[in-house]
Amino acid sequence: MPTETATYLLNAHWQAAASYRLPTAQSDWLLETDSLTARLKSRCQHFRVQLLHEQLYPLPAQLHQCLPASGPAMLREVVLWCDEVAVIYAQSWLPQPTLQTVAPLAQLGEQPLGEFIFRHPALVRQPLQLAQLDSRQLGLGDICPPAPLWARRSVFQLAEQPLLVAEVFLPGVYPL
Ligand SMILES: C=C(O[C@@H]1C=C(C(=O)O)C=C[C@H]1O)C(=O)O
Repeated sequence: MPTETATYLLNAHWQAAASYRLPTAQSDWLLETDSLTARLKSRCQHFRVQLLHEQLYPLPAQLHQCLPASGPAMLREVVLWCDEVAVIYAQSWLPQPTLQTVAPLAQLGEQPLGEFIFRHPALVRQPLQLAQLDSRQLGLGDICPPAPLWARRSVFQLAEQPLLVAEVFLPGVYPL
């Protein structure tokens, strides 16, 4: 069973980014199409990835439409920190065929996923979806004060192998 945080994101009301009219402060970050890792690194002195969880699960039914893969998938959950401020909670789902075809994805550890995938020559990103979340249901109380949060997700394809990346933008990211 995926973590409480993962389940909450899976069940969020995801909608195409175009259906939202966002304040500039949020849209400037949520609609960033280049690597978030690269952008964060350019905005702080010390960037790090905290690996929370990496485990194989049966692909959740909520993802069968956006990840046309059957069988197990690796759930990867991380927090991205800038100068010791938690700025992003990210949750990625990597189907087993993707891990087998793009082997480095299975050994990332605390290396940023974005540093690898944005270097891949055959990277395709599908359109962004957004969702509004309640931080009290996210289960990250120790790093995120009670606040309404925005999240985004998109499917990447590396050499036609899909993976889903979801990112929750914590309050600490917007001043960067
Ligand atoms: C997709 C990217 O990778 C970032 C790093 C992640 C990780 O290490 O698991 C997950 C999502 C992103 O916030 C990116 O940099 O845009």
